[in-house]
Amino acid sequence: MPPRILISDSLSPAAIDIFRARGIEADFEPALGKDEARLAAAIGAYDGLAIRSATKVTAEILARAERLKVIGRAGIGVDNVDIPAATAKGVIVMNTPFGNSVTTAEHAIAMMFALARQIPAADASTQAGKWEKNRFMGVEIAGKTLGIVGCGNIGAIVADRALGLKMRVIAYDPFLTEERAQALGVEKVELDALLAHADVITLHTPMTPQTKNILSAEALARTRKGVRVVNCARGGLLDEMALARALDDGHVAGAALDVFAVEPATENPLFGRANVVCTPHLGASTSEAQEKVALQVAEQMSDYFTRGAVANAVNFPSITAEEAPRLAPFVALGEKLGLFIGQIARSGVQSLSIVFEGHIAQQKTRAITAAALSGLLKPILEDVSPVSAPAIAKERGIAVEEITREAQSGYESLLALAARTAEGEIRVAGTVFHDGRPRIMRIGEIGVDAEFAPSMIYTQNEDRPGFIGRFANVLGAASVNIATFALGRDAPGGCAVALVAVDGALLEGTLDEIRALPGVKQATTLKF
Ligand SMILES: NC(=O)C1=CN([C@@H]2O[C@H](COP(=O)(O)OP(=O)(O)OC[C@H]3O[C@@H](n4cnc5c(N)ncnc54)[C@H](O)[C@@H]3O)[C@@H](O)[C@H]2O)C=CC1
Ligand SMILES: O=C(O)C(=O)COP(=O)(O)O
Repeated sequence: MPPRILISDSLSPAAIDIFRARGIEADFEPALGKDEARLAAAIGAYDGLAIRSATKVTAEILARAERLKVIGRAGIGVDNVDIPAATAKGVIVMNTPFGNSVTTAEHAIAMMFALARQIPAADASTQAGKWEKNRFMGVEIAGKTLGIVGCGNIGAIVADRALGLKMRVIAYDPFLTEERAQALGVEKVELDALLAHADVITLHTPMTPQTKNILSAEALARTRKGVRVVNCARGGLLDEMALARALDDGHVAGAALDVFAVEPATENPLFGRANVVCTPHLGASTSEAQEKVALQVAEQMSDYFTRGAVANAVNFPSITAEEAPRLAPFVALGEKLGLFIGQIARSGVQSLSIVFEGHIAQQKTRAITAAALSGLLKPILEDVSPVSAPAIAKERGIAVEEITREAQSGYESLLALAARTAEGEIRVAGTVFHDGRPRIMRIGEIGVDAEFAPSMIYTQNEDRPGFIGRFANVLGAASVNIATFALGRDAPGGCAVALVAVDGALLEGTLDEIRALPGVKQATTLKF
C-alpha cells in the first residue's frame, strides 16, 4: 500500500504534484488544520502530515495518529508541534530551514519602514481624502541602530539588508560566535546593551522556554525612549500587555507585529493604535517562499518514504538518500543486537556501550545507536522506535556510550554492544556481509556465526558430549522443526552457546525441558 499523506494547511499545489509523482497518495484538506476535532478524526489514516503554522499537532492529535511516521513543516517554526509527544510516539518531525528566510527577513525590513514612515496610517488617511501631510512626520533609517535579537538565518539576512541601509547593527544571540558576528558586520552585545542602545529592536529567535517573553515588561523598561519594535518571529516572544502600555505612555514610538500570542489574532491588546502596524502572520507569504517550502517539504517527506532518507529532522539524525541504503543493514543489525540483549537480560539495563569498528565507524552512527536502543527496549515497551528510544533511554537513566575505532577483528565492519545490568555484563557483536544480511558473530567471548530468524532458541551450556543430540530430541518430540543450528564455545569442555532457528513458536513446556537438560545454564526463546 503506498504511503498516505495529509496536507492540512494551505501549501502550494507543487507539493501535491511531487507526492503523486513519487507514488505517494496525498490528500489536500487545508481546512483540517484549523479544526482540531476533524483533524483528530482523520489523522489515524495517514503515514505523513504536511503542515504550516495553522495546524496544531498536539499530544491529543498524536495519540490518534496510529500510522503516522513523519510530520513535515513547510516552513521553519515547529512550535505548533508537540515535539516531545511526537518523539515519544516515534514520529519524525522535519522542517525546511531556509526556504522562507529571505522572504521573512524582507517582511521585517518592510515592517521597519512601515513604522518609520507610518505608511499604513498615512495610506488610510490619504485614501480617506484627508491629505494630512503634517501629521505623518517620519524618521530616517540610515544611521540608526538596529538591535537584532536572535541572529540565525533570518536575523543574519536582516542584518545584511540593514547594513545596506546604512544602519549600525548590534545583535544579541548567545550562540553567535565573534567570528560569525564579524563576518556579518554586526556587533555582538548582551541583551541589556541591545535594549539600551537600539533605535529599532527586531526579534528573530525561535520560541523556546528561554526566549518566551524575552521582551518582557522589565526588558521594555530598559529600552531607549522612542524605540520601535518589530516582531516577525513568534507572538509569545514579547509581553503584549506591557508593549501596549509602553506605546500608550509614549516610551515605545511604534510596534510592527506579524505574529501574536494567540493566532489567528482576531482580538489583541495591541490593536487599534495608530502607531501599531499588524499583518496576519505573513512573514513567509510570498509566492517564491511558498513554492520553495512546499517543494522542499514534499521532497523531504517523499525521500523519507521512498528512500529512507531523513533531512532537517528536529528529533532524528540526518541520513541522506545515498547513505540510507548503506546504513539500512547496519540499522537492522543494531536493532537486532539490541533485541538480543533486551530478550536475554534478566534485569534492567543500566548502560549500553556500542563499539563501531571499521567502515561502519565512518557512517552515521547515531541512527544505528538509536536502532540498538529501540531493540533493547522493545521487549519491555511495545511501541518504542528508533525515534523515541534515545529519549526513553535518557528518561530511564540508561547511559549510552558510542566508541568508533579502526577494524581490529578481521571484519570490514563490526558492531559490538555491551550492556551492564545488575546481574553482570551482556556482550554481543555482529556484522553485515556482502549479502546485506545482518549476522551475529560473537556472544560474550564466544564466536558464532548465525543469521537472525523470526523464531530462535538461545542456550548456554557446559560443553559436554551428547548435549546436541538431547537438545534435538526435545525439539523433535515437540514437533519443532530446526531451520538452522549455530554453535560456539570458548574452549573444549568450557562454556558453549547455541543459536537455533526453528519454524514456528516454541511452547513454554518445551523450553522448560531444554532448561532441564544436563549442563544447560540458560535457555531463552528469541524473536527477531
Ligand atoms: N513570521 C513568519 O512567518 C516567520 C517566522 N519565523 C520565525 O523566525 C524564527 C527564526 O528563524 P530562523 O532565523 O530561520 O531560525 P534560526 O534557528 O536560524 O535562528 C534563530 C537564532 O536564535 C538564536 N537564539 C536561540 N535562543 C536564543 C536566546 N535565548 N536568545 C537570543 N537568541 C537566541 C539562535 O542561536 C539562532 O541563531 C523561527 O523560529 C520562526 O519562529 C520563521 C519564518 C517565517
Ligand atoms: O516558517 C515559519 O516559522 C512561519 O512562521 C511561517 O508560517 P506559515 O507557514 O506562513 O504559517
